[in-house]
Amino acid sequence: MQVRDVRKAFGDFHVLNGLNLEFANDAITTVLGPSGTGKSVLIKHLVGLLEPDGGEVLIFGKDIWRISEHERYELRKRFGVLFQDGALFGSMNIYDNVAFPLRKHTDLAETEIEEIVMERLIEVGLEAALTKNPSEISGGMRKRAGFARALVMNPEIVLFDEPDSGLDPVRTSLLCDLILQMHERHKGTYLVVTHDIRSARKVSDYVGLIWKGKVVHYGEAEEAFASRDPFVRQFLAGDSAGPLGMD
Ligand SMILES: Nc1ncnc2c1ncn2[C@@H]1O[C@H](COP(=O)(O)OP(=O)(O)OP(=O)(O)O)[C@@H](O)[C@H]1O
Repeated sequence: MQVRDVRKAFGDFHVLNGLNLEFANDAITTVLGPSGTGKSVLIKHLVGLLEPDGGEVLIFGKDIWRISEHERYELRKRFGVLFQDGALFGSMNIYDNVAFPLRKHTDLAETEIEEIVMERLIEVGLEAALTKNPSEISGGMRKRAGFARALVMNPEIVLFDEPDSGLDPVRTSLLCDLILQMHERHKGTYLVVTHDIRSARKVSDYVGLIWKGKVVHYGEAEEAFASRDPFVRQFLAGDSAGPLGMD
């Protein structure tokens, strides 16, 4: 998975300004960046929800805007995405939410679907909540349900849009543990977009820093967290003093 010189503007407002990033296969990459810097816009490009004004989005080596809509649709099935609030269907219980992609995209029998769904729900610790509706469970549980649903098709790529938003530090830490466990068990290329430096420290193999629509640093997490570069240091230490300002 790679973005090459991707540019995107909304009207006169340039959000991505030649963004380059090649994600390491079978590793967890965290993308950090200030608010409004284009992290969610990047995710939307990777899943093919937004078309870049320039540059290429390569998934499994293919530019997703040089293939047919049908091929793009097929490609999306190999992605799992965990949106901020879990993006569950409010009218379906947790079991049906997790079963949804299998019912929609496969010909599996209900007994086979049940086996997979229950395995995923047990993995995320929600087997006791399967008959509940999303509104009846906590935000952390909704994220775990979203995670179970994101993994139900055995995706090769999993994208997390601020998985820690709205969670307290303990639940954030537990969710990070879960991300690590699931990655260990199922492998795959994971991208985690977050503001939370502690989460990044915990889960990342690689770290990318985005500022003003460009990648200003990319490398192994250990090296990034030990970096002497003033920008990287300010960013990863969350300091107010340094080259990064409010503008
Ligand atoms: N569809 C759109 N139309 C117009 N502007 C948009 C659209 N999508 C995003 N933007 C703008 O692009 C900028 C980047 O948005 P994005 O949501 O990617 O930021 P972010 O880095 O994810 O921020 P945060 O960390 O606060 O979620 C924002 O200023 C946003 O208002």
